[in-house]
Amino acid sequence: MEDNNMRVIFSGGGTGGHIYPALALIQRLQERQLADDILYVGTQRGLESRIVPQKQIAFKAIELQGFKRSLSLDNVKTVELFLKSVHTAKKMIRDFKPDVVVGTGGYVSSAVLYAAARLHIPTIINEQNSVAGVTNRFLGHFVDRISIAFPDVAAQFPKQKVVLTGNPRAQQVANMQPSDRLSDYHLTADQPTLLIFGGSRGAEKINQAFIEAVPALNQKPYQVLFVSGRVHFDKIKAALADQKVNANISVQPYINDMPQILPEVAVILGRAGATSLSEITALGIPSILVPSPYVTNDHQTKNAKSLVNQQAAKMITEAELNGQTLVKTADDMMTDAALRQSMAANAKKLGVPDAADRFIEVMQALISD
Ligand SMILES: CC(=O)N[C@H]1[C@@H](OP(=O)(O)OP(=O)(O)OC[C@H]2O[C@@H](n3ccc(=O)[nH]c3=O)[C@H](O)[C@@H]2O)O[C@H](CO)[C@@H](O)[C@@H]1O
Repeated sequence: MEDNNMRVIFSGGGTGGHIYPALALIQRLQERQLADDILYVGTQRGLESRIVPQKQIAFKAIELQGFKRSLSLDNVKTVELFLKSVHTAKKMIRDFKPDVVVGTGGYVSSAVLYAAARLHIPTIINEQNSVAGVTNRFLGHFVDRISIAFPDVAAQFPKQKVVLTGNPRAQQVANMQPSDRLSDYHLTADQPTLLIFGGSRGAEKINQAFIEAVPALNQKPYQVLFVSGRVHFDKIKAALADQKVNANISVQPYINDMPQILPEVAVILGRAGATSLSEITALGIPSILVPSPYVTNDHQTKNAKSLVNQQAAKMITEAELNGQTLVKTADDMMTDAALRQSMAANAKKLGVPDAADRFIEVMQALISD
């Protein structure tokens, strides 16, 4: 019998949006018994060094410094470090002997995928966003296939390499059933829940607005699960120390089991990172999006508009966000079940619940080419 099992190196990181799509693919490969051996290559500094080993996945770190927007002589040090990490990555690849190498974005994947391409190993990258990231734009020249989630982004890559798969994380969350996990966060299943989080690292402006909103949120007929981001947690705790926080509000640094929590959530208020949006659309969750203005080419605003234009989400700019606007927008949605239902249905129409299988098909086709 033909051996279909793949040896795969994954690389991606910095932030959760680049890590969870890879973890979703690994889980799906394992469920379908298609994985022989898996290695994840990231950096020590990125969130991946904590999240990946927690999932019992082999993890190796390399040193690398982020690319600047354009390479110039000022960046000689960056180029030197890049070449050094390509050298390290090549050694890892020769040792591991992967059938295919997959990149999910973030600067660490630039060295690993570039090294794999130079060694003539099949390569695929996943671009989660509606505007291509710096790393993926660079890698687009070298890799074999480019998997995308937003059709618009195709124009930024060599046309013949592009395949529309969606974001693999969508499939992982689409298959989740409600499981009453809110009790782990001291909340009940009896009231609708508003989840507030600023992407995988937290967002200061959202945290600030939440602090201002606490006195009003205390009085609401709904619950709030607020996630600050790990680095902001102590500051939030200090800011809340002499404020009353009622039992309908739960304050957390990070949610490790987001796929289990999301089916329990009525509305999300958060950033418009691409992986979060793939989760929102996979499950059909109404959302209030506050795009980060600090990302390449304002791509989160473009991400958000793809939902807003379909009446699947509302958008507040970071400049408009404060305690009052947070409460007002949350109330509008949390107290109107019919509105939530129609936004949920519109969001779900945009979801790609088989994205991981679509991606795996691209991997298999490439290997057997
Ligand atoms: C500042 C920055 O560069 N942001 C980018 C980064 O964001 P970021 O990593 O914040 O991206 P996303 O919103 O796309 O993904 C966050 C992921 O972390 C998970 N999560 C979050 C909080 C938590 O407590 N627990 C948890 O598991 C979410 O469920 C989601 O899976 O990558 C995205 C995907 O390329 C980009 O669109 C964003 O613009």
